[in-house]
Parts: sequence; C-alpha cells; structure tokens
Amino acid sequence: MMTLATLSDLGSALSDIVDLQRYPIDRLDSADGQHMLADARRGLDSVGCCCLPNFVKPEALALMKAEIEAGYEQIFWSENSHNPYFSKDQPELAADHPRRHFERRTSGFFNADLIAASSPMTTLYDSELMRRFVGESLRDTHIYCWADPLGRNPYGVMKPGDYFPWHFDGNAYTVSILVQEADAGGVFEYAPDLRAPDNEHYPAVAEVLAGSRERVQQLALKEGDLQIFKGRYSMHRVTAVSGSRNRYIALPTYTRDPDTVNNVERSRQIYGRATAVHHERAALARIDRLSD
Ligand SMILES: O=C(O)CCC(=O)C(=O)O
Ligand SMILES: [Fe+2]
Repeated sequence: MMTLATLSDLGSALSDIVDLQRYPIDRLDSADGQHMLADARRGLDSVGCCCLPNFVKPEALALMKAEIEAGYEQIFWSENSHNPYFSKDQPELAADHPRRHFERRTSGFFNADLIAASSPMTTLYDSELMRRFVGESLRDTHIYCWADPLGRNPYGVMKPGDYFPWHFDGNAYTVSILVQEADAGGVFEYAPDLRAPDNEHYPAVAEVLAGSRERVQQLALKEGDLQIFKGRYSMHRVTAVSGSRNRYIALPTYTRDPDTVNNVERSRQIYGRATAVHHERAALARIDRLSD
C-alpha cells in the first residue's frame, strides 16, 4: 500500500496516477489517442462537458483522500451567501437581476497552497501531457495552469447537508476528479455556455436561477471519473449532499492567460483570504469582457 511518504520515495510518475492504457494522454497522436480526443470533443461540443470514467487509479485516489483527511483542520469552511459572480449586492438593480440572486453556500476548500509536492494532485497538475490533453479536448491549445496560488488546484469538500449554489468560475476551464462520492446528492449540474466571453446573457442566467431546467445538464460522477468543463461560461452548482459520507473532489484548473488571478472579493469568499498576488494583480486587464 502506497502512503504519502512512500510516494515521494517512489517518485509519482503519471502512470501511477492515470490509467494510461485506457486514456493514452501520453500518446495523443496515436490512433487510440485521437479516438479518445474525438470522444472528449464530442462531449464538449454536444453537452458542454466530457466525462472520462475511471481516469484516475484507485491508489492515487486513496492518496488524495488521505491528503484531505490529514489536513482536514486546515480546510476553509464557508457559510456565506453569494451570487453567481461572487460580487457584492447592487441594490440599484432590479430585484430579479442575476447579480441580486444570493444563495447560501456551505462547503469547504482545501486550498491549493496546502497541496504537498509529493501529492498525485501535484504530479497531475504539473504534467505537460495533462495540460496538452485538456487543451486539445477543448480545442483551445493556448491554455495555462492558473496563476492563482489558492485556486489553481484545490480540493473541494462538502459534508452531509452542504450545498454549493449556482455560480461561474474565475478561471476558464476546470477539470474535476471525484475523490470520494457522497452517499446521495452532491450531483454536479451545469448550464453549458450560458454566457460568452463578450456577453453576460443575463436573461438566460435569470431563467436558470428561476428554476428553468431547459438548459440544465446533470452529471453523476463516480470515484475516479474525470470531467472537463467550461466553468467561466457554463453556470454550475452542486446539489445538497446527503447521507453520512463527505464528498471530496479534486479541481485542477486552467486559464486562457498566464497572469490573472481571482479578484480579491472572490478569493476571500471562496478560499478565506486574498494573498499579496491577488492585491498586486487586481488591476490587471482580463482577456474577456465579463464583469467578474
Ligand atoms: O464540486 C464540484 O463538483 C464543483 C466545484 C466548483 O464548482 C468550484 O469549486 O468552483
Ligand atoms: Fe465552480
């Protein structure tokens, strides 16, 4: 049985973490690699996300779970209410404007700056093969690992009863890997491409917030499954967790520019604090025209 300590001795190669037989991200140009990419692209094109079952090996999942549980006391728990943009209320807007739609989030984050160098999460996120695979799947090959020191590759943690409301992410693309499944609930729901880099599409956002299911997709992830989704453009949420088990998810993130980070307000709300980097880069121009 590998432990966090022995993992660093062994050196955690990507092949210890990813099922490279089934998912040849190290051979993207091969026939199998092209086939895998075509599947991923089909999912992203048709329903705005792709799911790769059993992408991460059980031993690596066990190490991720051990890492979360060993650092459990350091998780930042939020019980705040937020709107889909993690921005402050704007009383001058109509009461039914999406920016005035606040829901209570009860969930925790094991922030990226706590992830061990020996963690499979680090190996996966540092992997150039992984970045290339994600970019090729999205047909956006100029993507970067996120510069945000807290949000780049955190674990999300939800206890029974916790709920993560509708929101857009501060980064363009997120990969999620379910590390521990809830007994029930904890289902990922998303509305693909609800907004665009140059348009907030508030009326469509308002419809989903008002309960319309027309554009909403559900994804029932199993432990070890990997999904790729466009979190900055597809509004998403996680339904309430029930039963007795926590839900753990690994969240490696990617962006379309190498420098921007979460704004200070969002970083405080999600990760509990803003660092010097968040303050230094607050005025940095974003490459999209979105408000958050
Ligand atoms: O837990 C999930 O599946 C998604 C989490 C999420 O949307 C986020 O951390 O921004
Ligand atoms: Fe998100």
